[in-house]
Amino acid sequence: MRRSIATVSLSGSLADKLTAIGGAGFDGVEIFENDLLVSGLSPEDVRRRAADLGLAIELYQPFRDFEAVPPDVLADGLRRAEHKFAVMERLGATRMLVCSSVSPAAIDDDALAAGQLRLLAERAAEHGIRIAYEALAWGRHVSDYFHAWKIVRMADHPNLGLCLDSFHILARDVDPYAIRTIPGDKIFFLQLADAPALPMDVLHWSRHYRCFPGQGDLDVAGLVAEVLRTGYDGPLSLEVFNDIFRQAASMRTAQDAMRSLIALEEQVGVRAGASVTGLTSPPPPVVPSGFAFAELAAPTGALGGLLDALGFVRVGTHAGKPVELWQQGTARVLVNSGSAESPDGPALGAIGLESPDPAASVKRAEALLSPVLPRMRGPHDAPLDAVAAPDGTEVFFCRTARPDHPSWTDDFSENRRSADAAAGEITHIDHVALTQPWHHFDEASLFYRSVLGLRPHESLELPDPYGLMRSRAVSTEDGAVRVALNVAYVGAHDGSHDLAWQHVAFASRDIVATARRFRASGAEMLSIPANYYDDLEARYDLGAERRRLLRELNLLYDRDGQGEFLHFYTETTGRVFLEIVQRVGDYRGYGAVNAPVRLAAQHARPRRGSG
Ligand SMILES: O=C(O)c1ccc(O)c(O)c1
Ligand SMILES: [Mg+2]
Repeated sequence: MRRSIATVSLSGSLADKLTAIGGAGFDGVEIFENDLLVSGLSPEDVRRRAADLGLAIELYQPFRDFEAVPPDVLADGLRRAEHKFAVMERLGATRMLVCSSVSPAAIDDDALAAGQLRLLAERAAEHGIRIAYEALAWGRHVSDYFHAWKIVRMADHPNLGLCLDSFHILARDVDPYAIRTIPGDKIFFLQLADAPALPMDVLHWSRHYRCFPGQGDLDVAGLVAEVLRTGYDGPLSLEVFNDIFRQAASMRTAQDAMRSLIALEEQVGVRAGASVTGLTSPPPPVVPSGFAFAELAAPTGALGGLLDALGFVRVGTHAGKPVELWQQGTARVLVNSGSAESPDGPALGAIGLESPDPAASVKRAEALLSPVLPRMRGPHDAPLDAVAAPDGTEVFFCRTARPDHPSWTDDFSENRRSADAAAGEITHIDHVALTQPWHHFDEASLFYRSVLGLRPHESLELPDPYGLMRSRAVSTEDGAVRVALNVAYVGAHDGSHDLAWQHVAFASRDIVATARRFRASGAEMLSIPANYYDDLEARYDLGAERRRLLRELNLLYDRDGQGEFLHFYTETTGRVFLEIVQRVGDYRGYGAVNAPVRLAAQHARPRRGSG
């Protein structure tokens, strides 16, 4: 399929946008009129640049408020159209988008709309231009594709067809099923956007919150499958209005857009089956089966006390690098004192995921445009297959201590028998939480969904003392790999309240024992205010003894239909803190209800290790 994107989706000048779009490997572009109007480039310049970048100008848009008007208003519409046709001829564009009218002057009369659109199509035909009529979800009289199709059919002109836009259809919950009744050659253009489920006015939702397919909650793949079954052979074109994308670096957004289209085509292939050909099919996702390790960049000794207090054992030292391996159960922590130290102190630099096939995991990531990391290793080291996540976190694909594959652990000389690491209550890494830069949150969620095949959970908004935090978890179906993505809302903090923290959560089979051991060794946990425990009494009837224990050990508590969740936090060192959790029964969450208490307690404490 040809791939295209609207210039409105990216930040910067028209020249910047074209460069980014060409650089990301798109075949075509929709020129948004406003981008041209404010540009110093003439239409001829734009035409030349696009050609140099290998981009076809697929569409010129939008032309507004044309149809179903009184005769004097119609005359003005036709005059405006002639002017646009002239610009399009200079651009070398042959398709113009007309959106359904939002004007109070428009009359609710389909025959009138059809007659006037026919007139417009006749004029367009004289310039070799075709008109793609799009129902805006908030159009005054025409707001769904089937109504637009009725009018296009009535108008019956070869230069008039439809533009379908996934947002306008799916945001209003209009069933895309009936698309199959439209002949493919009457669908002149297909625009694609996803959006997070947000209960708000559809115009506001569309203009500010659209995102790339796979980043939101709409079934864009199902809609595209319907459209391709009609025989539609035009481009798949992304049209995303998003306040954040319009501020982020255009090159990166264009790459993210391309990743979204590759993942989308794959999904459409699955949905449409053999009836549709010409779709990309990247190597299938290799779903990870657990965490192999978390790597913390920290000076030697900075974290030893903390890990020791939790019952971790230093089991090995890397043969060629200043890296210590700490272990308890199958929870492994690498403490790397060799990586360039971050100015903020200790930080989570990498995660290792257990993969059934590390080389295949990398191939998948590469096909979805993730940067593969160079293998900086000695001649005898185990292979390191790793890619960079959007926030720079390195993601390693491992097979730990399996007979069929060299293990990264072989690079560590043994300090202590790893059997010693089985003595404590901690069994494995439960999840990692990664705070994302605000302008890369959607990109990150698409990365974890598409590259690693993780399933997204619902988006949450959590109150922080200085604003709201958005949080979304992604996980494997069985919960063996869980990643919580957090982001501070734009403007939520002024730099002195740095929220760019990461944390690693370990699962304990007996959190009370872990907490007692931690305390006994003189380490300090995050202190939770008494008010929390008073309120907990109101929420749950836990019994006096249990309440006393929670209070004494600074344990937080949550419960869902499937089970219970107990957790506590260490103090923050640099950019990281640790969490200990115990899941009782089949509890699926992350204790999000307790996040406000945790965030407030963290803000109230000075942090160690960051000056
Ligand atoms: O928000 C708008 O006005 C608008 C314009 C053109 C489109 O294709 C669209 O989907 C929305
Ligand atoms: Mg549109």
